[in-house]
Formats: sequence, C-alpha cells, structure tokens
Amino acid sequence: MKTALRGIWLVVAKSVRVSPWQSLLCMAESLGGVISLLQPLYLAWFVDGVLHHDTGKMALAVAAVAASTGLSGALNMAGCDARVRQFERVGFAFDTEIARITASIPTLDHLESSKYLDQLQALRDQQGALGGALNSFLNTFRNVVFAGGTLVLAAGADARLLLLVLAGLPSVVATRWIVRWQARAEEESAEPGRLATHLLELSTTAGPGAEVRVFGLREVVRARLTDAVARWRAPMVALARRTEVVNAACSVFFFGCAVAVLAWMVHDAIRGQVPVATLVLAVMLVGRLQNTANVLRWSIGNITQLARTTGRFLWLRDYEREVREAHDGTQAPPAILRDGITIEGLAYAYPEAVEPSLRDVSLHLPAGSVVALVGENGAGKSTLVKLLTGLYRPTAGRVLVDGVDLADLDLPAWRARVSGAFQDYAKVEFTAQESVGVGDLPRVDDDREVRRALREGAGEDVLASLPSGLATQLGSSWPEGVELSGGQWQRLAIARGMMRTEPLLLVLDEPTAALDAATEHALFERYAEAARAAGGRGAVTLLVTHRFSTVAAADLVVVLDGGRVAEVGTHAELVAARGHYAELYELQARGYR
Ligand SMILES: Nc1ncnc2c1ncn2[C@@H]1O[C@H](COP(=O)(O)OP(=O)(O)OP(=O)(O)O)[C@@H](O)[C@H]1O
Repeated sequence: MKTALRGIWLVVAKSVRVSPWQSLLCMAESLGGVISLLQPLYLAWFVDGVLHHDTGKMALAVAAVAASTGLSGALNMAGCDARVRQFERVGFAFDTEIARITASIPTLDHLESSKYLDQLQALRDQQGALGGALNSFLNTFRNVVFAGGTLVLAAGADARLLLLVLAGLPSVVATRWIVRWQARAEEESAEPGRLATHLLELSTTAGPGAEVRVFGLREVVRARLTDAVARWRAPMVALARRTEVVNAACSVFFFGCAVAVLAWMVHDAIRGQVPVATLVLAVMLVGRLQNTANVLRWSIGNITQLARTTGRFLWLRDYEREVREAHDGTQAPPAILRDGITIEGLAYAYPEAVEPSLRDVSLHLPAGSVVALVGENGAGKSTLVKLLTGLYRPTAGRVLVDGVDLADLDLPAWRARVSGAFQDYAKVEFTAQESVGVGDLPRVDDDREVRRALREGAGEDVLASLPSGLATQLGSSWPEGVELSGGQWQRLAIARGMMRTEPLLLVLDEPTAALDAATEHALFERYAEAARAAGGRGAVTLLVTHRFSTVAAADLVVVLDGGRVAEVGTHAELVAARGHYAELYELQARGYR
C-alpha cells in the first residue's frame, strides 16, 4: 500500500511538473463520468412519468439526459485528449530521467549484477510504462468515482442490488492472483529477454558477425534465440490464458447472481411491492454493478501494476541515492601526491560471486612511480584498477590517497584527477576531434591539445588516415562515417587517456593489446619518461600488461595471482628471487628467442 501511494504521488507530481494545466484537464474525464452516472435515474424518472402520465417529469428526464450526455461527452473528449497527450509527455519525462539516473550512478557494480540488470531490463522493456502509470491512476480515479456513485444509486434504489457487489468479490480476489502471476511472469521473462537481446545482437551486428560466420555459429545462435524468445514469451502467454479462464468463470458467477436478484425483484414487482420504475433502474444498474466489480478489479490490478512499475523506478532512484550517499566523501584530492597510494587489506567480490576476486591486497604505490601490474588471466588486475578509480566499492579494506581514504574523497573530483585507457575501451562514434577530446571535456574543442594527445598516444597514424582529419565522423553506421580497425580504435582510446595533463593516477589497463610489442614498448617508455618528468606532481602511473619486455622499465612490479599479491619488487629483484614472476618472464623470453 505504501509503495502504491508512493507510486501515485510520484506520477501525479511528475505530471503536474510536466504541465499543471494539462494535468487538471485530465481530471475532466472523471467529472464527465460523474455526470453520466445519473442517467439510469433519469430513465427511471421517465418511466415513472409515463406510468403516472406526468409530462413535466418526462420532459425533465429527457432534458436531464440530453444535458448530461452533451456535457459528459464534451468533458470526456477534452479529458481523454489531454490524458493521451499527458501520458506520452510524462512517459518521455520518466524515460529521460531513467537514462540520466542510470548514467549518473558513480560506480559500475550495478552493471555487473544480474539482479540489477534484470530490473533495468524490465524498466527498458516497459519504456513509456511510467506514462502508462499516470494513465492507470487517472483511469482508476475515474473508475472509483464512477463505482462509488453507482453503489450509492443502487443502495438508494433497492438494497438487494448491493448483493451483486458481493457477487463481484470473487473477481476482485482473482485479480490479486492475476497480479501476482503477472509479477512472476515478468520476472521469469526478464532473464531470457536479456539473453534474446544478446543473441539478436550476436546475429545482427557486424562485430561478432565474423566469428558467427567463421565458426558456423549461425544455426546455434538461431536455435538459442528461438529457445530464448520462446522462454521469454511463454510466461506471458500462459498468463494470458490463465487470466482469460479466471475472468470467464467470474463473469458467469456474477451473471448467475444477477439473474437471481432480478428474478427476486420481478417477483416482488408482480406483487406490487417494488415500483416498476425501481425495477427499470435495477435492470439498468446490473450492467453497471458488474462494471463496478470489474472496476474494483481493474483498479486493484492498475494500482498494483502502477506500484510495480513505479517501484522499479523508485528502486533505481533509491539505488542511485544509496550509491551516492555511500560515496559521500567531500574532501578534495590533493593538488600533488607526496606519499602515494596505499592499499590496505583490500578485497572485492563481484555481486553474486561466490568467491572474492581480490583478497587481502596490501600495497604501497609510491608517488611519482611507474608501477607494472602483471599476472595471469583472471588474476584480478582489472578489478584492482577499477577499485583504484572508484568504479567499484571495496568489499573490505581501503585505498588511501596520500593518507586520505578514497571513500572520504569527493568521487567526481578524484575521477577528474584520474586518466587512462581501459581494457574495455569505448568506441566513441563522434568526430575524431570529439572522440579523443572527451578525455578532457573542458578542452574537447581544443584541436592543439587533441593533436598532442594523439601524438602521445601513438595515434598520429590514425589521424593521417582519416579523410577529413579531426573533423571525420567515426563509425560506419553514421552518414559519411569512417570505420576503424580494432587497433586504431584502441589508439584513439589511448589518446583520449592522454587528454588530461595533470592526473594523479594514470591507468593503462592493457591498452596496447592490439599493438605490436615494439610499439607497446616504445609507448610505455614514453609514458614512463613523461611520468618521471612530471615527478613533481607525484602522479602514479599504473600499467597492466602481459608483455614482460615492457614491465622491465617499471619502478615497481606487482605480481597478482588468484586475487592476491604474490610478489612485489623491481624487475631485477623479482628475477633474482626466482619466484613466480621469474618463471613467467623466462617462459615469455624463451618464446621470443
Ligand atoms: N563482472 C564480473 N562478474 C563476476 N566476476 C568477474 C567479473 N569480472 C571479472 N570477474 C572475475 O574476477 C576475477 C578477476 O578478473 P579480472 O578481470 O580482474 O582479471 P584480470 O587479471 O584483469 O584478467 P585479464 O588478464 O584476463 O584481463 C576473474 O576470476 C573473473 O572471473
């Protein structure tokens, strides 16, 4: 109930914010409903006038029917029109807000959890549904007003008619089941729905298209897609079938009761105990009373649906607030690093993961140092990088920036002092200038800076190959857009990471995997030189790589193994120690001989 009230308040407040005047006009429909409510009464007056040869009463009844029909028709039309318009505008306002909230959640954890992804999928699947929630509320409001009026009219005509309200109760109870089935069906559909979207992407986008064809996966993908779509639709189809059966049973029960009550009243009318006008009114009201039962049913259904839809939105909003509050640090990051970054007992487990991916990691990354992070696939390197950049919240332990806990720092301000290139780099399909320039938004239009970043990020060749230079639109799906190779996209991502000139933490998480070993080595040497030259700022440069030739140039090498720190030292120290690092280094060196 509390969720439903919160949901109603949410949609009504949004509607008023979008347009107070249209919101008011939407209510005109309910007023029209109230006016038309009294029509059976006018008909009863008319019948009474006929029976008692009272032309005045007949004329009054006709005038009342004509006036109420005209007025309620006009109000209905105006209200309905306003409602349709308002419903779209409110839906759009909510969809925009969902996009804003999703993008502004400062961490990435929610995008790694299937529970959160299912909720987001349900919100995305039901695009415009929050506008529909306003519609549901307005319908419910109109229906409840109408139902209440009908009940008053029925009670005034003959109390036995109220028995028909009881006859409608099974359908009200059934609605609660239907709503529950509906919720379960939506939940059951969410995961296969995501799978179907993923498979559709696999079979219709160019990127995975090559592997799908080379490995002959078309049939497998098609079969899985058919299965996923079937699993996606099946709960809904089953729900529709069950709902129809239950509804039909409820209608049969109601009409059985209605026939019995009317027969009872006819019996009394024959004996002169019930006036004919009342009988006419009763016949007219039977349909409306069934409607009243349906209305109550729909209202429960509508409000529960509204509560569920708005509940997902409120969940998203609350989640964003919760994440923001968990990162409520306000301290500004230091202008320069003096001590460096200290990691104390850090652990991280991905949402729903059984085992933590990082545990008990303690390290000191001295100010001004170039640190190489190595380890086999799945050792936890990228996870550590994301914790240092504040993209994940540690499960345990902390990260200290010059002695200040990262949790106490203002997260956006810390992010503004972090730069780099990531393993899952983004293909930003803007112009080349913007694609690189967004690495430092205030200087996105500064083409000298963009060219410098391209130079430092080994992206000059890419620029030279673009037909309109920095003005070239990237991405073949856009008009005159140019597609780039994987390595070219990656170089642009590296250049983007070079846009900020004063980072305190520069992260290079395997940004060079698509480059040859010599280019990677040269690039890293350049980073290391630049980092040492900028030693006054104390920036820490963190390079994640699998190439040991590159690692040798680092001041400090950290070896991760199974989520723990296995070794720490300089390249020379670790080779001399003849441990895991020396073994991996020797293996790779042998490969090059
Ligand atoms: N989104 C995720 N959800 C659950 N587990 C994850 C997720 N991402 C990574 N992991 C797990 O965390 C562990 C560490 O992964 P991480 O990506 O940090 O390794 P890595 O050392 O960077 O590997 P690679 O060299 O392959 O990039 C792995 O066991 C991986 O399965």
